[in-house]
Amino acid sequence: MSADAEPELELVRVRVPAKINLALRVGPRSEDGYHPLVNVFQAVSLFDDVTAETAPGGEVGLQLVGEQPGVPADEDNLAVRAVRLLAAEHGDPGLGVRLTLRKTIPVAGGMAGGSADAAGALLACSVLWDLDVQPDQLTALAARLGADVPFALLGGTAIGTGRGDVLAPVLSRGTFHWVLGLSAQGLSTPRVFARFDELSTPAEEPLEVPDALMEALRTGRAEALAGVVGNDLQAAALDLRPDLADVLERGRRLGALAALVSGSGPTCAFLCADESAAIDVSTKLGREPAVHAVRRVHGPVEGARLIS
Ligand SMILES: C[C@](O)(CO)[C@H](O)COP(=O)(O)OP(=O)(O)OC[C@H]1O[C@@H](n2ccc(N)nc2=O)[C@H](O)[C@@H]1O
Ligand SMILES: Nc1ncnc2c1ncn2[C@@H]1O[C@H](COP(=O)(O)OP(=O)(O)OP(=O)(O)O)[C@@H](O)[C@H]1O
Repeated sequence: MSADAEPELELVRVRVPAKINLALRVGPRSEDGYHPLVNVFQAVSLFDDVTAETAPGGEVGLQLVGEQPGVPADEDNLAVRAVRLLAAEHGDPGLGVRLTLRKTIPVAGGMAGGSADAAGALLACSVLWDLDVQPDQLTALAARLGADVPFALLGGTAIGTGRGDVLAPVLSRGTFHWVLGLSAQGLSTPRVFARFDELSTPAEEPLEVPDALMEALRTGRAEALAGVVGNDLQAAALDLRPDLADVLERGRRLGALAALVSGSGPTCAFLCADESAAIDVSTKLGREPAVHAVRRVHGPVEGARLIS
């Protein structure tokens, strides 16, 4: 190694946000089993950390920090699948890594926690292994791992079309304050989409994002945004989990401007007028027996980023 060569990295840490869906319009199921979506994502300040450390030839190890019921600690973990895909497409089979996941995003909560870990693993290993891979190539790999994975890389506010993975950033001013009502039990995303199919006769008209939603994001007015958020999967999630209807209603009564299920649920997201309203709602909602835990977050925040 020459005197001025960069030393090889031995550890890379990446932080990745959860998402809320501000608008989720769902079309009829396609032949491939997926549904065409118009999906307005906002990244919020609830994060998983993914650490990647060098490991000897070809070995991919995974450690989960803290108890994480329901999260596979083997090859099924989306973060492990992500690094295998990255090595196969842009590296070589000899590349090894030891991954550590520190999760705070609820598991099977409708906030794209597994997708966040996959996005974090892609970014971390591309840096650790010093791969010549462009951001659009990482995004293409992300889309192969899951519909929500590309947005976890991008962050901010964005519209997803196709399966929800074809992204266009959206102009959004200011900061929105949210309270999240978490459930003790997760909901399976395929199950919620299947219930959506059973319950609905999806409209034939093209899926669109209301102009009023774009305008509310441009102006940063929470009151305006509250009138136009919506989730086509909400009825299916409530059908599977009727108790969530009470949680949404409690949040509205406590002063939230809007209450909706995030993505496929069961996490309930409450939009508040400002930070102090969010503190008030979260304190009171936390006392509700039906709510397992509350988190206070803001958005938009940036997507997957290196923190060391
Ligand atoms: C509900 C959302 O979280 C909203 O952001 C996403 O659409 C789901 O994203 P995701 O969990 O990353 O989805 P994937 O892992 O790609 O797919 C999981 C399952 O969700 C269903 N799925 C997902 C995306 C989509 N456009 N149509 C679907 O029907 C399919 O049953 C699929 O087998
Ligand atoms: N790294 C991971 N973290 C969490 N779950 C994982 C992970 N890898 C695989 N899984 C599996 O994926 C399932 C869904 O987990 P996840 O937390 O991503 O759900 P979600 O947030 O509802 O997803 P989305 O909002 O993208 O539909 C889990 O129940 C678990 O079996």
